[in-house]
Amino acid sequence: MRIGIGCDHGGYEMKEELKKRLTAAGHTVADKGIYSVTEVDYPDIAVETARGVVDKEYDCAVLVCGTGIGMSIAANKVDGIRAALVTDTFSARMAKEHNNANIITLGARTVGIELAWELVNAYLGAEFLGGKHLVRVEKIMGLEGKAE
Ligand SMILES: O=C(CO)[C@H](O)[C@H](O)COP(=O)(O)O
Repeated sequence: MRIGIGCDHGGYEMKEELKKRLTAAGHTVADKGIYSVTEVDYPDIAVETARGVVDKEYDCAVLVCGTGIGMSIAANKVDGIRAALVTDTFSARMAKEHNNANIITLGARTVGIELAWELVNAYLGAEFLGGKHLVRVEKIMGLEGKAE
């Protein structure tokens, strides 16, 4: 798969390790930064990485910050994005099967690298189930651009 990846300083080390593992597993990884442990504002990376999904530069993306929360909140501001913060493998699978999430976000300060790797694989190995879930996802997408 073509996978985008991005992080802030809180997620840098995890992003680097995930990139290594994803590449070794045969995926094509587009690294949207950051490229050192320089302090940055996570919304900048979230939006840049999310745009790559919307523009079909890659199929989906993984974002890593300290908790995964800020990356999720910011990425979900981009029309066309369904970003899910995942901390357990069931939710990681459901994020794809039920919600057709096109980004997962991870917290490098809340989960270890081995769990993070399992979460990524649970998500990547899942398929969107469509049907009634498609109706619901379409309702979510119908909310885009509408305040209140
Ligand atoms: O988790 C995050 C956002 O949800 C960030 O990684 C975190 O807020 C960064 O904090 P600091 O600049 O104090 O290292």
